[in-house]
Amino acid sequence: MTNSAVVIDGLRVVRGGREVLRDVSFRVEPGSVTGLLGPSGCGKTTLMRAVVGVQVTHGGTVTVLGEPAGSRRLRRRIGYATQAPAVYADLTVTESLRYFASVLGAPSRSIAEAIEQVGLGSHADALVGRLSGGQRSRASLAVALLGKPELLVLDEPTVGLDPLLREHLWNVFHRLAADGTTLLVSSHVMDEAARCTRLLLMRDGALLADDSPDALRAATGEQDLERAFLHLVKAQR
Ligand SMILES: Nc1ncnc2c1ncn2[C@@H]1O[C@H](COP(=O)(O)OP(=O)(O)OP(=O)(O)O)[C@@H](O)[C@H]1O
Repeated sequence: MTNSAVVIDGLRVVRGGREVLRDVSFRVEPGSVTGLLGPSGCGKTTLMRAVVGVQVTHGGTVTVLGEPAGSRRLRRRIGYATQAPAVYADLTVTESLRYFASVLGAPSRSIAEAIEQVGLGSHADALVGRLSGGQRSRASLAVALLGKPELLVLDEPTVGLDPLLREHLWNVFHRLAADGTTLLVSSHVMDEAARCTRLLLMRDGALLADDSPDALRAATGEQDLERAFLHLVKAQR
């Protein structure tokens, strides 16, 4: 069975002379919202970069939508939002999205839709350079949503946002998943873990757990997922 959206087997990555991903293996099922959680520096961004195909790897395999990660054929099938906003300061939100839509070959109707999805409808004609940090990262998230990619890889998309906006974005993520999109979303905020269908808990470059929130609660006897994570860390020691 290889119809998983992402299959990672024995992945190893060395950065700056240090092994930052150590024998990582997991699958991501289509139409799921998989949360990648763990402390700062544990390797979440590196793992996402490997899925998107922009990370040099040193062992193992990464297969995405049935193709080797980084394959040209995957370019339009994956949306990737990094932590650093990727939109131009001297364009408006709509102009930025129009530019990326033409690069990606995404239909122009997807521009307004992506702007609404990230809650920037009232700022569609504002210059990106005059947006707040959170608004700018939402504009960047809108770029990743253009053209309805089959897989969305989102690196801390809700960081710095207020609770209402976070709620809105998580609802958008679940609506996309219900329509068949696969989402891999990183966060280091444990209260977001409960919103995922599946959790990959990472520590020091390795996977500590790969389970649903309920299964993690049952396995650790902890209702609170932050405590469940701590339980797993202590059990590992
Ligand atoms: N460009 C780089 N060169 C060398 N080492 C790097 C580079 N980028 C990251 N690292 C190292 O790789 C490890 C994993 O970093 P990564 O950015 O994947 O962590 P993260 O879990 O995404 O952290 P955060 O939550 O703070 O974004 C860290 O030890 C980091 O110092």
